Amino acid sequence: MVAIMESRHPSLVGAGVNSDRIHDEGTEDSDGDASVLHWPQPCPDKSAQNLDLIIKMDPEMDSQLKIGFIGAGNMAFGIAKGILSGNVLPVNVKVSAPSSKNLGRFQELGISVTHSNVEVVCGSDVVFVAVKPHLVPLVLNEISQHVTDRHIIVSVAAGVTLSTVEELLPENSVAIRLMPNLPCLVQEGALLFARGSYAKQEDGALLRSLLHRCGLVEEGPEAWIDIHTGLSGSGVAFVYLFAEALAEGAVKMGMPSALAHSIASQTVLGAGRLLRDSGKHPAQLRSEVCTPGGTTIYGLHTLEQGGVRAATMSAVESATERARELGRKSAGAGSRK
Ligand SMILES: NC(=O)C1=CN([C@@H]2O[C@H](COP(=O)(O)OP(=O)(O)OC[C@H]3O[C@@H](n4cnc5c(N)ncnc54)[C@H](O)[C@@H]3O)[C@@H](O)[C@H]2O)C=CC1
Ligand SMILES: O=C(O)[C@@H]1CCC=N1
Repeated sequence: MVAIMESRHPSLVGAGVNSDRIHDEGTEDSDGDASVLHWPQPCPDKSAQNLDLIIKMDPEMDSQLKIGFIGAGNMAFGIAKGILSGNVLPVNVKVSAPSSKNLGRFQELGISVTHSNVEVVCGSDVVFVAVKPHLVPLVLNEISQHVTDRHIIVSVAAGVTLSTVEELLPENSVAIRLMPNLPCLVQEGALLFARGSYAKQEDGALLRSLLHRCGLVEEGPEAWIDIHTGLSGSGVAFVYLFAEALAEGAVKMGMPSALAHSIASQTVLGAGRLLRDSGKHPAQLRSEVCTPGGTTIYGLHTLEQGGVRAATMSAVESATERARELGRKSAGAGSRK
């Protein structure tokens, strides 16, 4: 992989893509064609980058904002899709990854792509760091000298704390920690962010404005971000497991699989929308489904005997703890003091 990249595009090496970075390709493979990529550009003079305080304070001006993504994985794609359904123009978005495999789908949205993380930073006002948590220190070290007061750096990495991010960026950098989830792809995400020490309220407002088409966007204290990771970042996978099990129950009882899965997904969607739109407590809605002596209470009894409630609570707890553990690991990896 490294050899292919180096021989085809020697200028990428040392300009943002190097052998250290390529060791984790995420969901990408090594066969991508990099010939369509934008080449790394020199970083403009930092003094010339001081132009967008006004933009940061005016959410109506999203269309002028330059947005960058470092990492071209599932989460970056989900956020990018959500952002583009708002006021941001595809020509103002750029994404970087070491190889090309996942970049094609961004290009299909009109987004420009590169192998250079530095190029993304130099051309963006808001930069989403969307690589795996263990790579965040590596990436921040790489881009740090190009981060100016122009930038808002938004990390979406599970567990990685604001103090780790801030420690790896220049003093006074504006950092925000965001935990999104995959349904951003269909503008039904649940996103929680916490502002770093130098991120002002208007920076949060700007992020909110950018992300508002991704779904529900809330701000909270950083201590809630790991919990939100268990509840919602990972929680969507718990719901998928439940949907799968619902369908498999129906298959066991004799329904064709495709129909069972289609009905299971509509059941999850309908239950979710009613829960959200009615504002009712789930226990209230549950009781509205239960006829005394009817089918639902029999099924619920079986679920309770199986410990589904305790297992689900434990799943949120385990995922939260794991996020905290990832945070401790990245703090150790990123420590430069
Ligand atoms: N997938 C999900 O549902 C959610 C993921 N997250 C967080 O989002 C982050 C990304 O996760 P996914 O998108 O699922 O991962 P992914 O594996 O799909 O994508 C990671 C991307 O980073 C790229 N990459 C690897 N090294 C790089 C480097 N040195 N420079 C630039 N790009 C590099 C990979 O090529 C890949 O495109 C993680 O930190 C995760 O904790 C947060 C919430 C939900
Ligand atoms: O599993 C993970 O680590 C990421 C964070 C939340 C969802 N996916």
